[in-house]
Amino acid sequence: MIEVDALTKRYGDKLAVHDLSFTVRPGQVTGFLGPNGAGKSTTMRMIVGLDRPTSGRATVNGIPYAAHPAPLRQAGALLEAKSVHKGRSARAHLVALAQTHGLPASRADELLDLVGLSSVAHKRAGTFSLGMSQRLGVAAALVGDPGTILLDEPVNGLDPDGVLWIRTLLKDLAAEGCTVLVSSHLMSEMAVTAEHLVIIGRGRLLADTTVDELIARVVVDTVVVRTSRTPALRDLLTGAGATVETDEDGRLLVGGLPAERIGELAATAGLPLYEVVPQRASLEQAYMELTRDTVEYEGGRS
Ligand SMILES: Nc1ncnc2c1ncn2[C@@H]1O[C@H](COP(=O)(O)OP(=O)(O)OP(=O)(O)O)[C@@H](O)[C@H]1O
Repeated sequence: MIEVDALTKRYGDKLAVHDLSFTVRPGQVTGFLGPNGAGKSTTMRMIVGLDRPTSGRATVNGIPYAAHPAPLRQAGALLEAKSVHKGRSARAHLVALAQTHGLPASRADELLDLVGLSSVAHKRAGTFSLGMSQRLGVAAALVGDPGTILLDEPVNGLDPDGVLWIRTLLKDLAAEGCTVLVSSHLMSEMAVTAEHLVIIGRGRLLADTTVDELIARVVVDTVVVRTSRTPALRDLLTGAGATVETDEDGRLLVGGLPAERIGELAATAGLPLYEVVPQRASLEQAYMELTRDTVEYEGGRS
């Protein structure tokens, strides 16, 4: 479990994270979303003690990460895939990490197998592609078999197979009861990976919600209706106070009346309905709407 409580980080004049509070619970993947520069990496660094908060605090399983006697057993993090010692082999890197926690070298081999790097175990990490480095970073995060993992933009640089692999791994870890916090600036990726979402913009909390709740929050009040009696239905619904437009296929786009009311009115008037479909905003639209005023950099949404 990760608890972030009134966390604030200032770099000179720049308020990177402002009074941020949220809890990341075990058993599900929590997506940490926000436009570029929103403060995701800064928050994650503070959670694992790599950056000191200006105020507020972050804890892992109740106490600050660095205060745990064996922190890698509590939480593992992939924050910067290329931060590995370039001259070391993948295996040597993992063995060294394992040894800091009294774990045998065989742990490194297990992890290389898990992340699909066994065949390049003895290659120098400096020669790895970004995708391979991401896999090595995931292995490093899992060294201590921690109950909590944090991954900062783990799909960056991964090919489609790698993206699917990461997604499956995160879901499996969550299903085993792990607390999983994964950052991304892409809602489309989080929509298929995460159940819970913490969304920030300019260092501030914008939403702490489930994927389903976020969609429900931004339901667009339009219903698509198809009938054989288009003019009659249009008049009926307009008379009931709805706004009605017709699309190129002759379907009515009805605003201001719920689908149930449209059905009742049509039934009372004896008008047949072939289609009554409430239009919902996509998760991507919901996210864009939520973060619209907080996008810091031009083109920063990618
Ligand atoms: N060491 C630092 N010194 C000064 N400013 C910093 C430092 N680290 C981050 N910032 C600033 O703090 C803000 C938040 O940055 P951060 O990297 O946490 O955002 P992010 O949400 O992870 O963005 P991205 O998706 O681009 O990685 C940005 O405006 C950034 O420029």
